[in-house]
Amino acid sequence: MLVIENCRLTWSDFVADYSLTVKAGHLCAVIGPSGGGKTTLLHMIAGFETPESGTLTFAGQNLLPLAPAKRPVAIVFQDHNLFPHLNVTQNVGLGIRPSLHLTENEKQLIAQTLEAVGLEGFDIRKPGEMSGGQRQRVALARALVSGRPLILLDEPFSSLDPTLRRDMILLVDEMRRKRPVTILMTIHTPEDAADVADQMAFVADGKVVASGRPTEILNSALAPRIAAAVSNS
Ligand SMILES: Nc1ncnc2c1ncn2[C@@H]1O[C@H](COP(=O)(O)OP(=O)(O)OP(=O)(O)O)[C@@H](O)[C@H]1O
Repeated sequence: MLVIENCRLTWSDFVADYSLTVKAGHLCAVIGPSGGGKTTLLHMIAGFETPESGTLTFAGQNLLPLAPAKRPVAIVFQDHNLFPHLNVTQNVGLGIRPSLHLTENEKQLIAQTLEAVGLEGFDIRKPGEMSGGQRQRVALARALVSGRPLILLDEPFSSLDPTLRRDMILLVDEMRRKRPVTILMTIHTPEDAADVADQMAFVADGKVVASGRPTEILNSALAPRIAAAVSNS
């Protein structure tokens, strides 16, 4: 279980104070207005931002003293952070070993994961030779092979057209049913993930304003604020 309690971050014009609980194995969709603090929340969990106060634990472990690389967390960004000079196998391999000295077992795991995300046969392609959706599959494969149990997806599919975006979210849903991962995924349109997410968190003004089952959140008094956030994004 991921437990965030009163984690506070202050910048000159922005004060965040996050509290959120996500059960192990659950997929939590994070939605809210632009500038409301969704990315900052994910960055704090990943260790790129350090709260001034509060507690942050995953599976009972205090994450706050841990550097990003030591946290049980894999993060996928919108711009997917692939290295253009490395091929697909190497880009995915970075999720296991930054040195890329991969064992036979690790190479096999990479091949299996590429197959699982629909990229069989793409192993020696470079990112520049692939479509946006295929590149996002590579980034997702890298997060999955890392074996880290908490995966953060920061609008990873927002540059894709709605059909492809939906396909990718369904792929995430399929993947998480095969391995025990907890996922937080920022989204801009609730329809993308309302049916696959176990939980939806509405983040605005640096706070988790509400969190619950997607249908509860979407049918709550927050509905107009969610609609406004979607139309302005
Ligand atoms: N390193 C930083 N220093 C100062 N302010 C920051 C920093 N990072 C983010 N902010 C501010 O924090 C607020 C929240 O930003 P954040 O990127 O988390 O919002 P968001 O909900 O992810 O927005 P969007 O949907 O547009 O990506 C914004 O006002 C932003 O300008």
